[in-house]
Amino acid sequence: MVTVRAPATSANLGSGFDVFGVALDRPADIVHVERADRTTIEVTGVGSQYIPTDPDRNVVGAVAEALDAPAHIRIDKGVRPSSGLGSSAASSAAAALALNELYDRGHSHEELVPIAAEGEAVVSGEAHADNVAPALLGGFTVATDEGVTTVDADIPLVACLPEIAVSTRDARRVVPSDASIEDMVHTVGRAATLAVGMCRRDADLVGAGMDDRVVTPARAELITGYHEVREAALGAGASGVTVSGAGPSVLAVCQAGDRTRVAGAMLEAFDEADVAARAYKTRVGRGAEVFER
Ligand SMILES: Nc1ncnc2c1ncn2[C@@H]1O[C@H](COP(=O)(O)OP(=O)(O)O)[C@@H](O)[C@H]1O
Ligand SMILES: N[C@@H](CCOP(=O)(O)O)C(=O)O
Repeated sequence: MVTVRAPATSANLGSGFDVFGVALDRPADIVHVERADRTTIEVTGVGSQYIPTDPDRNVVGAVAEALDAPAHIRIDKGVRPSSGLGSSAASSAAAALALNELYDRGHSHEELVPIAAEGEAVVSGEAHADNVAPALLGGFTVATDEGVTTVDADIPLVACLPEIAVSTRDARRVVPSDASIEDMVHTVGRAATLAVGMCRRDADLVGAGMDDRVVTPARAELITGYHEVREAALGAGASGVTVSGAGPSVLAVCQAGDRTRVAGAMLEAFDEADVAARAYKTRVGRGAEVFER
């Protein structure tokens, strides 16, 4: 048996739609795999009642197929599905690494990124790699059709998860199909600022670089209380706030010492909007790891 832990991730970071992502140091999924003649799946943990065990509908089934590695796959969910925290990607990345070990396929973590992305296609219709790349490689990742670039960033974060579900597939439908040249220039400038901030480990630059005028405004409308939560986090000292992935989680960047205050302000603002929520005080963390073989 092989056991792997793969972390939650936050994709887009506002200005980097379908390109930027970060691994979070918590929460995480744990996946156990054992060789079998055909793939079977068992799911326990947070939100497991909403996750199919049919290999054609669970992301790990597509990963097992891509690696030609049939197995009994047991997923212990720590990342709630439809959270905007890369729940499906955590399972896909963990399964890819675990099955690679189990069958001695010899792929590097980088080579496993497009394989794990096959899982994302099952749930969102597209094999976008911006969650599976950081889930496998850790740090801040830039995923393009040329491959993945990583930065070993260390940035404090708060991820606030409201008790509402937004499916990635639905949230991709509201993405505008075009943008003005002004909005494009603005977004490119912010994305570049964010990338420099990650390289310098500068939370203020990263926060300033998250501002996006194209995708985030459309998605914010799917999240009850988003604008109030954003204002509350900024008022409590966050340097930037955006929708995490496709939502509904809201991600704030701040200094390490401000995380408790920022998390409290975000929870209070969701509460005032009559939305129950939980907050993860976290930071950019490591990628998937084998911890039992
Ligand atoms: N192993 C899995 N882990 C999480 N969700 C899964 C898994 N396999 C299939 N799904 C389905 O994927 C959807 C959640 O994925 P997605 O909308 O991308 O959420 P998230 O933003 O948390 O990644 C749900 O419909 C869930 O049933
Ligand atoms: N780039 C994707 C990221 C989806 O992230 P998730 O955590 O919501 O699955 C998108 O924005 O659609």
